[in-house]
Amino acid sequence: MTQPALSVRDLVVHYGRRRGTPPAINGVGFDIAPGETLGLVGESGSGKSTIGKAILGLQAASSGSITLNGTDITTASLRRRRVSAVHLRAVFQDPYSSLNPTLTIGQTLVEPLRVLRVPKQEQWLRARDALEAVGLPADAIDRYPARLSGGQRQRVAIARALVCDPKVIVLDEPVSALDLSTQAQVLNLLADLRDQRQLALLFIAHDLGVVRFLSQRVVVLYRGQVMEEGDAEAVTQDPRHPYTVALTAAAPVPHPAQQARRRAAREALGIGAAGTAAAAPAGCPFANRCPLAVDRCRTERPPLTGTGHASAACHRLDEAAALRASR
Ligand SMILES: Nc1ncnc2c1ncn2[C@@H]1O[C@H](COP(=O)(O)OP(=O)(O)OP(=O)(O)O)[C@@H](O)[C@H]1O
Repeated sequence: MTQPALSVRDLVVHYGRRRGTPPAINGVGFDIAPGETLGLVGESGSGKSTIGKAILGLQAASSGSITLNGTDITTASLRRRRVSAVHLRAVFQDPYSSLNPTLTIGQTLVEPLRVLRVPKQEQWLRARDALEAVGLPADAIDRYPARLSGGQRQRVAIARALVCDPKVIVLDEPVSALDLSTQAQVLNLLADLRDQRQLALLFIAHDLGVVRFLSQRVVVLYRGQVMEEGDAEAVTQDPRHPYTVALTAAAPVPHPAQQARRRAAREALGIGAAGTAAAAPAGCPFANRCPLAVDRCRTERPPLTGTGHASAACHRLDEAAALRASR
């Protein structure tokens, strides 16, 4: 296998050190190859953004390692972080608050290059190239964000990430604030840019349909732990972990009858309360809500086990498979 563009190993992140507070992230690991999208999925509070922030150096890791193109950036000094900033960029959810309203699009795009001390002439050439790469007209360079739609602003945010010629982009819910047709355009753009530039994308989202569209592989997170991981097709179409089964059953769908069924599935499994639950149990964090849980699930953390296509952290995989087959 080629060297991963990004490797995360045994990542643990604590917010605060109060006794008994469970870590927000508890031993998460994954690799992303050049040209690959890894979808990070889980309900609100499962820890998706915290992983993104730890990778970007916006939140300290308590332990574990983060490696970018073979360079350990977990505890890299500020200077090294600056160098890594060339290769590691981010696009966030809200295109309305992520752009400075007092800067033109051109000024927005050259800003990161100015910080990286790229020669001035080259800054503007690269800004124009990035604008073209995201499908915005050349004259957008002199406009202010207020004159752009949400989709256009998100294209600017993507151009701002691209202008540094990164290897890895962390996309934290980049299309959640957009309407459906704009979502599709932005997702297609991201897929094209990934393929053309061999970008490694970490795609954080709660919507499984969106994740499946862009990702080759998926990691399913629950209360800061990986429940299941593997090929996007395998994880989303044929989930093995009871939590993933519940999550896929609970994915929003337009038809009212299906919505009612899925609402019932969400309620039955307590989906939607990941961040509000009491301290994580010693065993599987999903045990208290899992219909298949036995005593062992509450006391012993299950390791990730599986085939080449997908792995799940569950002591009851055989029973989960039997349950699925009986439905
Ligand atoms: N700044 C903070 N201080 C303390 N706890 C935090 C902080 N940010 C997040 N958390 C907690 O960490 C856990 C993971 O939160 P995080 O925002 O990473 O989840 P998420 O999956 O990205 O959720 P969402 O989809 O709602 O953004 C939650 O329990 C949350 O309450």
